[in-house]
Parts: sequence; structure tokens; C-alpha cells
Amino acid sequence: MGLIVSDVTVARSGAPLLAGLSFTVAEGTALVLRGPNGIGKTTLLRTLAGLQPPVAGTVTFPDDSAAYASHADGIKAQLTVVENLRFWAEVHGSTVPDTVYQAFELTDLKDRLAGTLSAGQKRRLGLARLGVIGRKVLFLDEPTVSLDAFSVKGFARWLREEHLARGGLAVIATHIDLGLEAPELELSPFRAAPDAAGGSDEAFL
Ligand SMILES: Nc1ncnc2c1ncn2[C@@H]1O[C@H](COP(=O)(O)OP(=O)(O)OP(=O)(O)O)[C@@H](O)[C@H]1O
Repeated sequence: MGLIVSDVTVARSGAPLLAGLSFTVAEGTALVLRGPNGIGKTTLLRTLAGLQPPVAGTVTFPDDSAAYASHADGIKAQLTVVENLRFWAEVHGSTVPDTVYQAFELTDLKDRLAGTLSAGQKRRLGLARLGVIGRKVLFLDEPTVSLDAFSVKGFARWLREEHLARGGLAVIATHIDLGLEAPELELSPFRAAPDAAGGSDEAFL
């Protein structure tokens, strides 16, 4: 079973942003969300991941299978790269696959304190978390911010060859082309009318 989104409306601070969204993402495939700044991509991803409730509609995917990766890397500065990955693996009852270090270009950084990594290196470590937690349904918010072109390609390769090829799925908000050959959903036509959630205008106060 993949991800099924039925007639979903999402809101931020009481203001409906996107309405009437219905789509499915099958196992082994990705969907790329497109739309201008502020349209609600982050809000939609957070809603799909269950971090906030939809105003209307339903989101279904297999229980306990999802992970949300946001702008915040969520890494522990006082731990080394290896310790960070082991920490996440332990939390999720898994182990760190050796392949993760190579896939996210962390082999030479294993013993570095995470707090001393560059922005792009931190982002690679944050993304490597996805490689250890074993979640099938990934909601990714601008995953390649701070990454150079080489690292973007590496991440896309991991997504394609390690995640999607093993039956995972992903919904990705990104402004760049990841080269995934994934279908894209332009969100602009789904911009909510101000009264889509019953006329609330508290956001404008
Ligand atoms: N804490 C908040 N309180 C009120 N409004 C907010 C809050 N956070 C975000 N918003 C507003 O909600 C709207 C949707 O924000 P969201 O972050 O979901 O957009 P986005 O499409 O992900 O944008 P971007 O492409 O810039 O990342 C924006 O107009 C934003 O200003």
C-alpha cells in the first residue's frame, strides 16, 4: 500500500492554504511538489506526515512507516558523525548500513563532531539519517538545500537506487531538478479560497 491523499485541505494558523488535493503515490515512486514560495508546500508535507491535522480530507499510509525531513537538520552537534547515525539507528531499532557513509559522502568525516561540519556536510548527515531509520514513506522538504551539484546527484542516486528501488516512496518539495523522472504536482491551482475552511479570517487579524 502506498500513500493515498483524498480531498485534503491544509491550513496554517487557521488560514486555509491549499484545498481539494487528491493524489496517490505508489510504492517505489516519488512525487515532486512544485509551487511558489509561501503557497504551502511545507504545511502540506507536515500535514501528510501527520505532524498537524488536515482541515478536511484524509491521508493514509501504512502505520509507523513515515519520516519527515525538514529544513532543520536535527543533528546532535556534540556527537560525531558515526555517533549521530548510531543514535538514530538505535531510536528506530535498526543498525547503520555501511553503504550509508559512502552514499552520503561521510566516509572521511566519520569521527568529526557534527557541530564542526560545514552546512552542506551537515545536510548530508541529516539526509543520511533517512538511510538508517528504515522508513518507507518519506516527506522531504527542500532536501538539497546547501548541497553542491555532486551531492545533489548522490542524494538522487540514493533515493532512486536504495529507497525507491526497495519499495519506498517519497513526496519531495524542491525548487531544483533532482533528475528523478518523477511526476510533478503544481500546487498553484489548489490555492485555497479564503473561505475554504468555513470563512475563518483569523490569519488576517
Ligand atoms: N508560524 C506561522 N504563522 C503564520 N503563518 C505562517 C507561519 N508559518 C508559515 N506561515 C505562512 O503560511 C504560508 C505557507 O507557508 P509554507 O512554509 O507552508 O510555504 P512553502 O510553500 O513551503 O514556502 P517556501 O517555498 O518559501 O518554503 C506562508 O504564507 C507563510 O508565510
